[in-house]
Amino acid sequence: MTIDAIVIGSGIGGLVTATQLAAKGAKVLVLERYLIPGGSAGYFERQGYRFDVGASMIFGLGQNGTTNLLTRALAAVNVSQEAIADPVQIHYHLPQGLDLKVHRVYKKFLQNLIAHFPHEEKGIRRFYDECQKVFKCLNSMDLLSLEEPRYLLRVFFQHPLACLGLAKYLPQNAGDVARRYIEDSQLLKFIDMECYCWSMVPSDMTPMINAGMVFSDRHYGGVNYPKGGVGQIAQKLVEGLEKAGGRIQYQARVTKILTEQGKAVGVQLANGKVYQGKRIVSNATRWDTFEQLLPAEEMPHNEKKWQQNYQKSPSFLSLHIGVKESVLPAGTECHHILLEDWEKMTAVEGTVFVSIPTLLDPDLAPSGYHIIHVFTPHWIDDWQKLSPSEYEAKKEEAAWRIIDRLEKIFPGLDAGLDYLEVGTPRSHRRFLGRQDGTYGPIPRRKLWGLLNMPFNRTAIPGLYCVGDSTFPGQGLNAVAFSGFACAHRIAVDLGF
Ligand SMILES: NC(=O)c1ccc[n+]([C@@H]2O[C@H](COP(=O)([O-])OP(=O)(O)OC[C@H]3O[C@@H](n4cnc5c(N)ncnc54)[C@H](O)[C@@H]3O)[C@@H](O)[C@H]2O)c1
Ligand SMILES: CC(C)=CCC/C(C)=C/C=C/C(C)=C/C=C/C(C)=C/C=C/C=C(C)/C=C/C=C(C)/C=C/C=C(\C)CCC=C(C)C
Repeated sequence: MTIDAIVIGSGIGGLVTATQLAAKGAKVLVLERYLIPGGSAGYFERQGYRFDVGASMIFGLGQNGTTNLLTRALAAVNVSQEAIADPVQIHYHLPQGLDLKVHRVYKKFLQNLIAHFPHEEKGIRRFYDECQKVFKCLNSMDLLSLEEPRYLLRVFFQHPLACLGLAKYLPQNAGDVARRYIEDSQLLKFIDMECYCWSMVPSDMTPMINAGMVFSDRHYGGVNYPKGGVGQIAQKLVEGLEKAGGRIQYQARVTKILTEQGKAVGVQLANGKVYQGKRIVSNATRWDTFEQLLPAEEMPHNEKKWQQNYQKSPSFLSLHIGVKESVLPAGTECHHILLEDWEKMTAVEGTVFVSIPTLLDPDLAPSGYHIIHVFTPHWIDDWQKLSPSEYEAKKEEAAWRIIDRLEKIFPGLDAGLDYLEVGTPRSHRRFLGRQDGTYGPIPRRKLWGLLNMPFNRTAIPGLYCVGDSTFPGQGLNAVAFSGFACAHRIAVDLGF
């Protein structure tokens, strides 16, 4: 059988590409190095708990509009996923008593924020309303490959104003828009945090298109938790892929992308096995793709340039905790962000992210217990060159520092602990196959919004990239977009 497309990696980016192509009748093979699909959106089970490995705040599972890309990707291969609506996106616990909930209902969120900054009411409304404008443009059109001129022409004729709106926002960053309307320095810091907690950079480096998506979709499609855990999304996509005639192989680590006369024609696995395909798609990060799977010394010029603009974000220290339900005060929300000092927002162990999925889906833990998933930025360099005992001791110390801080929100956490497993940047590197365990690319300095983010084609004919090192960057819904776009471009290239 001739394979039309080989997809390296079954992260959500890779799986959306694969399912979209299979749904169009292409012969697709997905090669995944790990035991299960999902990558950062995977899961693992211990002592009756089902933990999400990374992604936990899920956009794109809504029912309406065109930006619900996870729902759409599942539907395209005749599968679906029950989603549980989260009434509050984040409960922020920030310096200077800035305690605030981002309610799913837009009006309630604005009321909460304006109550803290009444003097900035007008600026707050103008900034977030402008984010809604970006979203309305996106949410009115089919989202496909911006590298396909006929699609661009079609959407432009169908939605000229929306396209011009998006073209205007593509080079902008959220912080510049916020500063047009808002002066209060604490409020601007809050907006930095609103961006940092998903883009890993402050607002002046966060693309406005992405901010428009996140700050609006949370009030439109909403944040929804997949029943059965985040890992279900990938499991369902694989089910749909196989129903549509596609194949996936696990424990199939690609070590080389094979080229002939400069064109990508196949891949080689760690066990020596070779597969040939008409098109090769890499869902590995750009660093892994162009430094490991292809010879680093032959890196195309535009990839070197990309690396001058973008660097690897830090990885995370993650705590997967099981606790007695008595630890959680009544009315506790699912997602929390904790920071005690604005100066430390982007520092190692500065911001602490918390997700308690069992508040929405109790079946993920034994009865009477909850899961608390905690993560905070850490660099791999701090975890290298340690003996096994030094590594264990360092993990333990770091975990208890974080648990101590969390006692402020969840008094009795320490006493109520039932299970604790600590992941480090090394665990992220090992289990997700991401160089240095990075969460994804971040700008090295202020760039022009999304203008420098590459689409799916690469300088190597026949090779495409998908996932968070392609336009529009990190986030499950963002990589789902990248998957739709990649599959669209390949389908056109192959004449499907
Ligand atoms: N919403 C949240 O709370 C949250 C939290 C963390 C991460 N995320 C998002 O999840 C996104 C990740 O999606 P993605 O699709 O870009 O990638 P991914 O890293 O999730 O998936 C890549 C997959 O490729 C596999 N792989 C890598 N190298 C391979 C090789 N050589 N051979 C075979 N398989 C290989 C990995 O095992 C993994 O399954 C990130 O962008 C991140 O933003 C979201
Ligand atoms: C023709 C002309 C003239 C023009 C053209 C223009 C156009 C058409 C354009 C277009 C564009 C587009 C389509 C775009 C798109 C975009 C998109 C889709 C985007 C998306 C995005 C998304 C995102 C960003 C998301 C994200 C999310 C995330 C990352 C999340 C995360 C989270 C986390 C980390 C969690 C934390 C927290 C806690 C736990 C608390």
